[in-house]
Amino acid sequence: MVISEENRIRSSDTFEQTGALEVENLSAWYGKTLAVNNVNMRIKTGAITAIIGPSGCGKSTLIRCLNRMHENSNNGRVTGSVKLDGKDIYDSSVDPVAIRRRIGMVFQKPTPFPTMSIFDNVASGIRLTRLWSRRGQLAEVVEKSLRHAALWDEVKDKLDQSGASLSGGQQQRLCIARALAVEPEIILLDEPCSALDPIATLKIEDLMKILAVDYTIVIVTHNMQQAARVSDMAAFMMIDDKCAGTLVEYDETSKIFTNPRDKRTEDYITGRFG
Ligand SMILES: Nc1ncnc2c1ncn2[C@@H]1O[C@H](COP(=O)(O)OP(=O)(O)OP(=O)(O)O)[C@@H](O)[C@H]1O
Repeated sequence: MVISEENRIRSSDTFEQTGALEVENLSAWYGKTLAVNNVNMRIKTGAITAIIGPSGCGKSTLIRCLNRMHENSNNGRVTGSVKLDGKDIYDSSVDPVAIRRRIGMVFQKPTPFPTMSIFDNVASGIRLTRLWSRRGQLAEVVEKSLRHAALWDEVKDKLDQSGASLSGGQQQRLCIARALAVEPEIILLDEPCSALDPIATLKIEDLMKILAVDYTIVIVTHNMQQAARVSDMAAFMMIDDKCAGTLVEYDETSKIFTNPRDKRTEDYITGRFG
């Protein structure tokens, strides 16, 4: 683990810590547009779960519902529940900021804070919590997070340089280090490799497998080979006649790719549509 249990940053809620997510009857809208339609799935602790499907089928919206990011979208609305270790993250007593600390997110385009140094990019989330005051302790967490994101060796001699000075792949690993620094239990990755070249992509995929030892990971990807290479579980979504956001099939990745139950999954996997 990156940080010792004593230093673990906790919300005021008394969640058990296992990192399983139970998605029940989840629907999400942008104004009147239904983007996720009554999804039910159980995201397993310690697994890498891939969400796949054609463009516009609701993958990003679904993943953004898993840590209450969707409600920040323009006219974003959610019904149903997402239970983290048995407690609904949409319960009115739950602080969304605390949830986003426990369920971190990395976006499609690397988003380092451009005016901040590499060090400060990683330290930013920890500073916000105000739980870290001693610089030595902070430096230790920054180093551990960068090591865990497989970036330390490449940046250890230039921690005071801007995060924007790094390559795209390094910036994405910096964003992963920033997410890890506040010690989440679950990491959501929304097409983290779509802006990266194949070598940087493979590095992120290797990193995901390492991180899966300690974290539950959910990844949205357009790349079927990537889903097949990295994930344990796969969820196939599509747009049906009425609306986007239908979860067609959710199963072990090997099953989805070799013996899907639903003809629509098979058609998509074999490239017959989408
Ligand atoms: N900010 C928004 N305002 C209104 N509608 C939106 C917004 N973002 C997405 N949508 C709509 O919601 C639906 C689902 O979009 P979403 O981005 O979740 O799909 P996706 O599967 O992630 O697509 P892609 O693979 O192209 O990124 C689409 O119909 C899309 O047009």
